[in-house]
Amino acid sequence: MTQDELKQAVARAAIDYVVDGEIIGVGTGSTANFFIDELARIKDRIKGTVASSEATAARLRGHGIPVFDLNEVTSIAVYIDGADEITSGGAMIKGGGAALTREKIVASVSKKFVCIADGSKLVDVLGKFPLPIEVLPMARNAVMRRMAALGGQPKLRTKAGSDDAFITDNGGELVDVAGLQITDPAGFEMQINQIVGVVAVGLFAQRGADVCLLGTSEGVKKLEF
Ligand SMILES: O=C[C@H](O)[C@H](O)[C@H](O)COP(=O)(O)O
Repeated sequence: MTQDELKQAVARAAIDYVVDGEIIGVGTGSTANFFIDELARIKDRIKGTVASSEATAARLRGHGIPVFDLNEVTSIAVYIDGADEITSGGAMIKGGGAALTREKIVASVSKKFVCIADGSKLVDVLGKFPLPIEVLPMARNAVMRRMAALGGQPKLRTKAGSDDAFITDNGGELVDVAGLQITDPAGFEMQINQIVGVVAVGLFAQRGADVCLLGTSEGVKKLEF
């Protein structure tokens, strides 16, 4: 099976976690996009969605699925999203698609987090995938120095084909930190959250996944945490 077929399989399996009549939190990225396309088939069963990015909101609306602002919503039944890396304990690196801050906010108010990922995302130790950190632009270099002091190799994310900084949906910039071996994800998440100028770090450990649907050539495997 191709990686896209594995992503499609987990996106389809995630439909079982959609709660009828409720608001569903929807993530960002290629796997989440497959999920949005599956959700479109059963859109009449849900009240609506909260999106974790402008791109996701546009795709949902394109399918005629209602999108609510988080401030209009008091409760989200389930949040469904991909990951760049996930451990067997449910801690994740996210943000390869630049949506980490809104993803973290939506996940934080959701009753359940279902991660959908192809099998290549399962790792023993987080950090091979460079850790994304959203920063306020004026703090970019200060945060990069702090991350270098913590043993990482930070790099400003730039727009494709340009040296200009990539700008997030929130007006922030992204620092991607390579060379880390994150053996204590929750502790490291707290440590980075303390750095002034950091908006959010793409470590999802304090609020990790509750369930991971992992696409493998032997079928969709369910991990519960
Ligand atoms: O910001 C993006 C998200 O955290 C994505 O969930 C993550 O990058 C995985 O994306 P994909 O499903 O495209 O591999």
